Amino acid sequence: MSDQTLQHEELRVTIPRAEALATVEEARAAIDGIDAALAALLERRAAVAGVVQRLKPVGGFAGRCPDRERQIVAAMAERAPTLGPERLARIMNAVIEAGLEVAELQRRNVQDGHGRG
Ligand SMILES: C=C(O[C@@H]1C=C(C(=O)O)C=C[C@H]1O)C(=O)O
Repeated sequence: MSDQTLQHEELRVTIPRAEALATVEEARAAIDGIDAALAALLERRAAVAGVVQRLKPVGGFAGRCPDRERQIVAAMAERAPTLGPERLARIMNAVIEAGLEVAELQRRNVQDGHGRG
């Protein structure tokens, strides 16, 4: 197995087109599948954002970077034009703040000596 394969995971997800769904049950099943993928992505995103917090000179809420956050939203708006930048900004603000909270909690736990074997 290559290093690339060992150090990366692939997420494959089937996303039915909305037009293909005819019943509430079908649509809810599709939502459940999409949410399962979203949860996995959000969990991994928080972990990766936590790496940035540890590497930046000032991490956590104190090191928040509005320019970078605007870039993220602008890039996402190109892929999600129906949601648009204003709604995506609200969604991503919640996602980013959740990640920062987790990173701060983990930093405090490390400082307090929790989580050491
Ligand atoms: C991850 C970073 O730190 C913060 C969190 C961000 C994120 O979760 O994407 C983006 C910008 C910063 O406010 C970063 O600076 O890149």
